[in-house]
Amino acid sequence: MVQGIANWNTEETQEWLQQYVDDWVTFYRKNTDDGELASYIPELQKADPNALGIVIRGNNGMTLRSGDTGEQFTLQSISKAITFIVACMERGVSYMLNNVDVEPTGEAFNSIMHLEMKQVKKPLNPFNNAGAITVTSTLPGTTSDERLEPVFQLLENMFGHRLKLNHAVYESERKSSTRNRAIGYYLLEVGFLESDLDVTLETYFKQCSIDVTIDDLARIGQVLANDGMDPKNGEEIVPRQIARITKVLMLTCGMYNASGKFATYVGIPAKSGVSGGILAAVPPRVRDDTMPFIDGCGIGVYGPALGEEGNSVAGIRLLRHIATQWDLSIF
Ligand SMILES: NC(=O)CC[C@H](N)C(=O)O
Repeated sequence: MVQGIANWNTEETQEWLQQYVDDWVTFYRKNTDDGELASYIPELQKADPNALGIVIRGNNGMTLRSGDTGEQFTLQSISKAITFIVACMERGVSYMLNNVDVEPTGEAFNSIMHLEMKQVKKPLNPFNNAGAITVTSTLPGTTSDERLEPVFQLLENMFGHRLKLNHAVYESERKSSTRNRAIGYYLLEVGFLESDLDVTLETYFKQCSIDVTIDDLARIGQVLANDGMDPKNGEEIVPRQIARITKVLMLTCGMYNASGKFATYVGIPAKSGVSGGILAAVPPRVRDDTMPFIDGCGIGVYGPALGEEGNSVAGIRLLRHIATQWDLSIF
């Protein structure tokens, strides 16, 4: 278990760090005007485009919360990290890596073109839609609810409460799913899917429609930052090897075709979703103990106004600022 640096964890320091984060959230909230809500899933248009919030949950026990922290939003692509973890736990790491590669595509998350143009032997990574739908097809179970049960269970192990499906978003996504169906049919044709296409897609739309808060995301980030262990009691929630591979994928593929830029300017493993959430895992650092959160932390960000690549525009700028100020980069 990681030990906290005692003098970073005082009430005084917390107040002081809180003040900084509050100022930064106020500043970067203006940047929400530079982005737009996702429109291809109509229900996501109901979000407040100017919302911005962050939760930072330190392994030393300190939590900072600022901005719109109470909003519920759906996991969307962040669910791809969770289902990948669950599939690795259920089917084994080597089995999963035989079915899906670990290479960035450099293309949009819902790109279909590389599958045919590059004549790939398996989807390039589990975090674009083609790879994620393939991963979902490996989850054991007959119905979509059976397949999602271990996903809900893992999340419940992390939070101590069960998350719920957002039925309105699920219906909205299901009805507007032409691209994902096209990807699904292609995967079916080339033999990448392990189970029935309709059940696989239904499971995929449901995993994307699980409601979360940024407190939840910060908690997932914290567990991943701590190599899969609960920092409070050292209990294993996700096996270390799976937590590590997931962080690698977050860094190389987690922010879609902006992953290289995010690694360069922020330098933290992160996974975003089109509802505006970002899950980030900051592993413990060994170099400079004058910086906050040196023992690692999980971060959850919400800002539904998206930039061109489908990531929260203000969320990325806020994370970049915090990572620079507090030297959070893993490099
Ligand atoms: N980038 C995302 O968050 C994409 C998830 C969304 N449900 C989709 O499949 O299109």
